[in-house]
Amino acid sequence: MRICFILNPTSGTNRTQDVPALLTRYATAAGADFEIRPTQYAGHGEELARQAAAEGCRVVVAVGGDGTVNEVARGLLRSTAALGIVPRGSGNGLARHLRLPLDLPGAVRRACQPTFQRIDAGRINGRWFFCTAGLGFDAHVSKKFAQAGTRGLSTYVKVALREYRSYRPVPVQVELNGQVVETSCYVLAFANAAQYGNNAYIAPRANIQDGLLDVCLIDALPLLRAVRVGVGLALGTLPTSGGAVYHTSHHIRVRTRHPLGFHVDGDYAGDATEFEVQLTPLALEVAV
Ligand SMILES: Nc1ncnc2c1ncn2[C@@H]1O[C@H](COP(=O)(O)OP(=O)(O)OP(=O)(O)O)[C@@H](O)[C@H]1O
Repeated sequence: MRICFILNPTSGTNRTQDVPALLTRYATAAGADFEIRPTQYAGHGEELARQAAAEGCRVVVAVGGDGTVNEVARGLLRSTAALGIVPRGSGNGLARHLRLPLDLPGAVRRACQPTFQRIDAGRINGRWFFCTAGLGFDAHVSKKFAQAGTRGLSTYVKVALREYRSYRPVPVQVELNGQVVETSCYVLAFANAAQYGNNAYIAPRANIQDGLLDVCLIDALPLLRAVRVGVGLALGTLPTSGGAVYHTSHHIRVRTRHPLGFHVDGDYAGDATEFEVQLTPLALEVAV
């Protein structure tokens, strides 16, 4: 079984680690037949993953954060290779959802001696996501975070608190399961996995193999409710907190009058006034 590690050298906060040397050490100890291919630019992971799968690698491992996982996973759709993850981001939502080891030696060992299962994959306006996508405040924060210059959880929290003061919900029309709902959107999240990352559980009941997205709507976020939502995210109790409303569906359309930002697995993906969100059941094989 050949394994290819696709390493994003820019991910992670610990830049002093010699990651290729460590990958080599742990993969050799696990008796793996492997290679390491570093990405050279954003988007390169998808190309490298597609190539590795075409060359017969059985497991293609994303070594990075959720952005790298998204790229590599996209390259593996409709292939015979499974996605492995050696998490090195700040959130690591998919790795956490799949209960993969978060430490480098443990994650490499697991990628080299995996079991296999399939998971669902979502698309928003044609962009694939595997963990979560969404509109509103979380997308707005991803945009500002990308412009912040530094990364990591503390920058994310600082940006979120700063933006909270000025962000206002927008009217949206949401169509799902044959119903049309006119509402406000502070956050509208489409969850394939249960969490955003960092154990922030936006949809704790989400099942990644059930052919459905958990749709979480927060229509407004005044201060007291923000506290309830924050506690609910951390404890996995958001559905019973009174701060959010949930639906499940495999096809959702959203319309707004004014352009609204959206994110794909935590990365800001642009603004739009119409959104089509779809789920493809069991589209991706994962090594867990
Ligand atoms: N060689 C590269 N040079 C510049 N950017 C890259 C390179 N390889 C990948 N990228 C981009 O870097 C972005 C961020 O990577 P990733 O999410 O893996 O790490 P992170 O930002 O440290 O993690 P997190 O998002 O969890 O904080 C990805 O969206 C990816 O497109």
